[in-house]
Amino acid sequence: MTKEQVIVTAAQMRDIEGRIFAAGMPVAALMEKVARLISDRLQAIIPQGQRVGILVGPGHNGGDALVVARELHFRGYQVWIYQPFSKLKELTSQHFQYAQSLGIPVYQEIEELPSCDFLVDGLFGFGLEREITDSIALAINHFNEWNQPIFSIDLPSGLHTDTGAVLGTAIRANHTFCLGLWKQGLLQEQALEYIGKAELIDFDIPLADIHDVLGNPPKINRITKTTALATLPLPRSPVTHKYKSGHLLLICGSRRYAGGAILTGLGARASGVGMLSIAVPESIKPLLVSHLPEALIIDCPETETGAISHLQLPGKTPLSSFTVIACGPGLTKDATPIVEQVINSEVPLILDADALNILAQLGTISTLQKRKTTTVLTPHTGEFHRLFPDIDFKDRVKAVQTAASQTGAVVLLKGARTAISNPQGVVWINPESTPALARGGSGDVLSGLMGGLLAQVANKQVNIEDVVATAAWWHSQAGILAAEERTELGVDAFTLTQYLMKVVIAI
Ligand SMILES: NC(=O)C1=CN([C@@H]2O[C@H](COP(=O)(O)OP(=O)(O)OC[C@H]3O[C@@H](n4cnc5c(N)ncnc54)[C@H](O)[C@@H]3O)[C@@H](O)[C@H]2O)[C@@H](O)CC1
Ligand SMILES: [K+]
Repeated sequence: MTKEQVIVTAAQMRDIEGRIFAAGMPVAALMEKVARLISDRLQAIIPQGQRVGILVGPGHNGGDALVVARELHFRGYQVWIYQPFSKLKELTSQHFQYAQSLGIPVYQEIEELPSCDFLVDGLFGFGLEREITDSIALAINHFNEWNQPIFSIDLPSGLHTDTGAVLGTAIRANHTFCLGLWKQGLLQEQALEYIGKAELIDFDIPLADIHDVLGNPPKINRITKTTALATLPLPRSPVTHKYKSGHLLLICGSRRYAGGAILTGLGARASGVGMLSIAVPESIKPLLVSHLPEALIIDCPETETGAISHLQLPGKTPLSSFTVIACGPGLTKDATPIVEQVINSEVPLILDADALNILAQLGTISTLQKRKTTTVLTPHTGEFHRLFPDIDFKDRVKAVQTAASQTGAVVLLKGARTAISNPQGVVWINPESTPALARGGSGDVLSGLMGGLLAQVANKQVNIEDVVATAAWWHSQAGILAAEERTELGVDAFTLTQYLMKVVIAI
């Protein structure tokens, strides 16, 4: 476990810090250490000599900000302080007094503030529990209207540490220095517009304290490059053969949605899976063959509407000969019997897109409770609502945990911060993505990629949710890389498939 992987609530952070202080670390020494690390980062980002406005709150977030003010003052920046509170915590008050004694200008009214090149926000950290109102709320709105970049200490002031909800109003930061461990609120979609670029400032919290408070491994985790790489099927065994590297069956496509089948196939190709079979309606077989010459394309009889009417595997191949089945992209609802058939099989199964809509019609929970082996569901928000109309969606993490526990499936809820839960409530959150991926077909690519990865590790001792998390990470990293080279407008789903391999090559 790494600290980058850990996600904490305010109460857990307080508990962890409490243990450090109880063990003898002086509070003032820790504040000094943390604020020096922030100052070092600011110095690396902001040109020497610029004008810096420091926003100081009443608690220890304000204390951190005052140490940063002092450091930047001595490092040659032109610093001023905005501190509108009548009562400060003791340590904060001492730093305030010292900053004043150094001649750093202090202001209480926003009308008096001189201009500056950037702002440091130390108004509130994880101690904020109630709505911000009155003059402080007005001040925050005012700073948000300035054009200067804002650097927030720990989290943008005004965000709830656990839910990321805006408490009254909140600073819209360009950059957030999250202190020690990632706060849960920073991984919530509603907070994303306030955080800017987020960075963890590691101040050497002992792992033993983290384990004591969160358990080992912790229940809620952040996907990182390290965690993702740990489940990639690399290096391959020198004596592997194609069937040992997994046999994935994709069931996808229709005359209407032929492209979805191609994209799913290209996602699977990038996974490195040993054998790829793709069952499609017979009329689109030639198209699939031309795009995926390495795959075995299985032509199935089709309905009048061009959906697969029933699975016709060559030579009476049983479904059980496949390591994993991924089913759904482009099927249309007319493929209901096929979805029922794969759900009744004992092969590990990924259900996506139309397969999820069909599952919702069949009755999500009663249908899945019959399954004896792994199922992965990959809904976006709309599909999630159709599958689980009774689950409260306010907290996405809780929603995905509930869905997984009710169905016994691993559930991946797509979004700007994709969340994955296993039935026991172990959660992975994908912390990095790009709006470039908000395009038709990008989910099909994920289904294929995930199927290919699962097929390669299905017989090994791995947790399914770890592999699902790796697929989500790989997919979003490909989107990020493609957007960097081609802008956020340039990442159509086919292009995305071409960037999957580049992510691995770049590692
Ligand atoms: N405990 C420590 O020594 C460390 C704390 N750190 C910093 O300390 C922060 C947490 O410090 P605190 O627990 O003092 O809390 P904060 O500094 O986040 O703020 C709490 C203060 O704000 C007041 N307050 C809360 N809601 C308010 C509202 N709506 N309107 C007006 N005032 C309000 C409270 O009465 C309290 O005085 C962290 O976010 C981090 O920046 C770091 O320096 C690391 C070490
Ligand atoms: K802050």
